[in-house]
Amino acid sequence: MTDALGEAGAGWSDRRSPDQPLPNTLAEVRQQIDSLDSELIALISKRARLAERVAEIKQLSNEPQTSFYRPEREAQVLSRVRERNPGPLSGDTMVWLFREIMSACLALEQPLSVACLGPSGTFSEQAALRAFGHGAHLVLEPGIPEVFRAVAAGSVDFGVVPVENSTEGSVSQTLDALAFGATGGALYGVWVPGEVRICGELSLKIDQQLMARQDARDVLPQRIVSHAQSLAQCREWLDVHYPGVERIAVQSNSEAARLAAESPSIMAIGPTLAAEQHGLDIVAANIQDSAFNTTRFVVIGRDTVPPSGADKTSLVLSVNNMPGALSRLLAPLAEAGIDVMRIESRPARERAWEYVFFIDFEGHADDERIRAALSKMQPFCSSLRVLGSYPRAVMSASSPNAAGGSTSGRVVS
Ligand SMILES: O=C(O)C(=O)C[C@]1(C(=O)O)C=C[C@@H](O)C=C1
Repeated sequence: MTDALGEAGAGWSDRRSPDQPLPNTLAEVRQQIDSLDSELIALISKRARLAERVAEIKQLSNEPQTSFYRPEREAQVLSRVRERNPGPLSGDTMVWLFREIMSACLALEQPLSVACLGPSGTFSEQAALRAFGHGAHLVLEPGIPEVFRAVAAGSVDFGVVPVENSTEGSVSQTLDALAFGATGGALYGVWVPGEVRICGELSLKIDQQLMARQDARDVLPQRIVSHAQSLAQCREWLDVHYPGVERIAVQSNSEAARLAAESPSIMAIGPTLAAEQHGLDIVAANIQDSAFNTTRFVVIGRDTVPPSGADKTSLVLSVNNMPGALSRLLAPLAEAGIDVMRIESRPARERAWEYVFFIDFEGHADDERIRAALSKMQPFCSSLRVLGSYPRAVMSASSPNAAGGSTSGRVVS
């Protein structure tokens, strides 16, 4: 044990050089796997003890530290894992394994609670598990405004909300919550008490499955139910394969699966996980109109995140009502060579035909060149708020799924 703790890693290349012949018999291979597993167990335990030590040091430190979760450090660890991965496992798989190891280590330091759109079986739940791993405790909320409320009120540590989809565009409830709800106020009938910040992002490849009860095969479908976004992402496919069948938008994909489980005349659209959870068959797999259908989620919290070295900053602003204001506003970013990744507008709500703009660009708000650009932008804005600076996504959209595989459901046709 002491040997493995002290030496594993150090003597690795001597003991198992790539030239060393691989064992020939199954028994020999399994013996080597057993011995490696013992080393891995010892190493992971050693890492977990170090994470416990990190917690002790953080507790003793005088720095204001409200959370043990450090997104900037996690991004650095995961980027390094991807860079150093020699194969044959893919970079995505290796990153996912380390995501879970870090999640378990963090749970030893401080178990996190994370809110997302429920009930269980939504893409948001998958995104939350991918962002935080299975060490986090998920709190499943009935809607996006409720996720913001839970974070702002401090009843959970973080939230994960969808912000845009590659087929259907922005998720307006999230943008409105970031722009208006975050400063305190009523949002879609839900009181959001204070400010939240963006502290992370991730993308999830969205594969939509058409699902129904096993006995639905002999029944003519009367309704297809799903979340409005999912119905929209499958619009063309449904027009071709189920023209004339009524489509009904419901609160979530898991609610849709629950309804389909109640009646053979109802089909639902949603993730494989929802089919598995409700005992439904997958009637047609991956029916989304775009093969690249991807949703970007943001992690919301209450604290700012220090620079990780590969960051992104999100702003929300309204432009002074003067000719050419928007292009003059963007000029300081272009002049400083700052890559603008996204500009999105939403109606300002207070007055007709006035807008707020969401701007994402590379870099951290603590960087000197970003500070300088922001102060040059300020005079063209009637309001400007940094929603957050946070590490750019390390995991790719189609990396292994944290909650259920995308193809593990029972496909019947
Ligand atoms: O480095 C830290 O601050 C840690 O708490 C350790 C660790 C890790 O397991 O690597 C765990 C949780 C944090 O979110 C980041 C990293």
